[in-house]
Amino acid sequence: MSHREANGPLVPGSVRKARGGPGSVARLWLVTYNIVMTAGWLVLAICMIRFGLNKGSNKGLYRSVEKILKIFQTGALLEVLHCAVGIVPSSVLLTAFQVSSRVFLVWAVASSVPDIQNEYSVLLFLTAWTITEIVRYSFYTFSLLNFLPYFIKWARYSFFILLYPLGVSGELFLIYAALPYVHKTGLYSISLPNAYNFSFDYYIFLIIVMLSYIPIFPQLYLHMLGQRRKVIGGAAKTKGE
Ligand SMILES: CCCCCCCCCCCCC/C=C/C(=O)SCCNC(=O)CCNC(=O)[C@H](O)C(C)(C)COP(=O)(O)OP(=O)(O)OC[C@H]1O[C@@H](n2cnc3c(N)ncnc32)[C@H](O)[C@@H]1OP(=O)(O)O
Repeated sequence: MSHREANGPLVPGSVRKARGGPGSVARLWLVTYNIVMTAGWLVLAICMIRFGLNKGSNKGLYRSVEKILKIFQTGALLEVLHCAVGIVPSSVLLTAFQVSSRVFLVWAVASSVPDIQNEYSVLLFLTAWTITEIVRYSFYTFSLLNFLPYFIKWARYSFFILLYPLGVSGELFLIYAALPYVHKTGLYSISLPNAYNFSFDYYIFLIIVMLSYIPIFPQLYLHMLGQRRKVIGGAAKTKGE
């Protein structure tokens, strides 16, 4: 039995078909979506490599890939929708944490605080994200086309062991590096008095976001370890016997 067939229960009223994955319209949409996303992250990888070869430094890297990063990382919000409408069986909550934390990092931290764009942590999370996404979206594409090279499957469920902690470290270092600028400029903060009698401290908010990685990241990592066991580990071998 393939891991796709070994899926959980049907999502009621969804377009997901019993044991066979998504229905044909949803499958067509997902194939298109995953191909576009693979291509986007591949282009980003090529831009990063070319930048490194030409400049030999990470200074200016973020600015040079910012537009394409924003497009394809923001496009990942559709994944939350895919789970919510039931065309993929992933958890809406875990996917929402994963995607929203990265969209937040791109728009509200990296792109909003020019002072930190040349930090090495940018290179760290960009590299981790890019490798992950090329493998992940090509894994989904090949799976949907029922032609999945074993290496892609293995890479999907193995690379994260190292890339997840690396990516998360890069993200946390970057938010930490943004704190002095946010404190100094009052970026996105609202202070009293004002007509709405409402205040918001973005500096404190960033600290709360950093702290929220402590309970949430282990859950994502453990989930991926569980998926690895199911697909290429002990559980998959037992089912195949
Ligand atoms: C203001 C907001 C602040 C919020 C603050 C919150 C704090 C958050 C802390 C955590 C931050 C994390 C930041 C992230 C960093 C990085 O990414 S670093 C780089 C390394 N990253 C990774 O390796 C990512 C690994 N994580 C994931 O892949 C996802 O997040 C996931 C949700 C954990 C994935 O889980 P899941 O979807 O369940 O796994 P899969 O095995 O891939 O899929 C399950 C089934 O669903 C099918 N499917 C999923 N998506 C698609 C798709 N697009 N197309 C087709 N099919 C799809 C998949 O094929 C599986 O189906 P079956 O084979 O039938 O089981």
